[in-house]
Amino acid sequence: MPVEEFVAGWISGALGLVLGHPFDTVKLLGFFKGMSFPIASIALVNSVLFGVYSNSLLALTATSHQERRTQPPSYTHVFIAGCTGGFLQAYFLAPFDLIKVRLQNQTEPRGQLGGPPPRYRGPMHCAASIFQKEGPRGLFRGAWALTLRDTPTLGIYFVTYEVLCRQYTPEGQNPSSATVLVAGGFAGIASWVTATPLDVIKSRMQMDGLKRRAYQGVLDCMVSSVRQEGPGVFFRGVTINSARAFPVNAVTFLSYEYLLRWG
Ligand SMILES: C[N+](C)(C)CCCC[C@H](N)C(=O)O
Repeated sequence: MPVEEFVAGWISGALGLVLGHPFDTVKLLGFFKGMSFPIASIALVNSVLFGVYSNSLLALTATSHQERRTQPPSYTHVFIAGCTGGFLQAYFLAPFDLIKVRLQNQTEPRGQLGGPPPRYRGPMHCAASIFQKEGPRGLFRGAWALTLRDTPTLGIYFVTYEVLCRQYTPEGQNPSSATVLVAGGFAGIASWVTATPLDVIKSRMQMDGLKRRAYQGVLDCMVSSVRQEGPGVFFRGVTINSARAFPVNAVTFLSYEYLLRWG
């Protein structure tokens, strides 16, 4: 199995993340809170995404990354491979994403004199205490919503990227850096806009049960969120998600493409 896609995915995901982290945290408080942990985790998750995507395309079309410029795969194949990558990366992402959401939502000032100690002292402590209080399955809270969020939207991600690249690249040539940046940026936006409704639900599922259990499952969470807050709830954060998505994914795709061309 070709492994360079996994390696390129690993590095490019980390680079994209450094750029996106301030956007990711500005929704909440504390700008650079917990930067090292997401870098390590997104590198792993992005490597699974790009590695599985590329190897699925290889299985579907019998072409390697290099051959795909001269024999471009159909968009259906791109979509299926993207969904497969999205589905598998969701399981790697789930515990990391849960810890991120729990830590970012913890806005009490750290270690204030006289104040109550924070529930989680950092990513490791957060993981250990979820494991202790909620069991190993607790680390996968919200994983189902995350899978539903990521499977189709990562199909959309790679299709958008391919459509835009092909639009602006003469046949048989590699896309220019500018094209890769723009196509990657819009792929990120398209994917995040369509993922936002389930992103809202996913985060609620991940925070559920800390005080008391509010939702029975994904559907119940959707229904009661809409009832209480109206359909606008599904677009909460869509602007900040898109603003973050453009630079993160422009850099992710640019570094991915270049690492593979040099490799
Ligand atoms: C599918 N969904 C839109 C949720 C994620 C897209 C992942 C792409 C990139 N790692 C990023 O964080 O933007």
